[in-house]
Amino acid sequence: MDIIFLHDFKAKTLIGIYPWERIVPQTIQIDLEIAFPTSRACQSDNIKDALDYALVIERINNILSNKHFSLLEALAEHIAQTILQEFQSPWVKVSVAKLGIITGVKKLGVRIERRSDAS
Ligand SMILES: Nc1nc2c(c(=O)[nH]1)N=C([C@H](O)[C@@H](O)CO)CN2
Repeated sequence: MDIIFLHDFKAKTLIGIYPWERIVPQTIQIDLEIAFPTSRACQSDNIKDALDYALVIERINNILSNKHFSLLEALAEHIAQTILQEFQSPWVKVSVAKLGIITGVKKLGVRIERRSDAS
């Protein structure tokens, strides 16, 4: 099993449980590990055989622009399920963090791992 990873992806979105968090976009940091079952791309050198990480980033940006979650947990779950279903990955690890949201804490967040039902 090969892994596509994406670390320290920062983007703005509306997220949070407080009323102000429904109005003011916040920067979140996303880290992903996405399993990819075939290593065909390693031999073929063809993007058609790879999981195109540019498409993953485009899809996540689309989610962040169009959805508003209260909890980091719910955003992480939505990203995980999107990747499992739309990119045919059997396993994904998703971390989502807020930066400097609580005094004295540089970064806090959630990390989840999910498997597809098919795997
Ligand atoms: N487990 C969680 N706890 C909290 C969350 C969250 O998403 N998951 N969110 C908040 C607020 O929105 C926070 O960002 C501001 O203090 C609080 N706790």
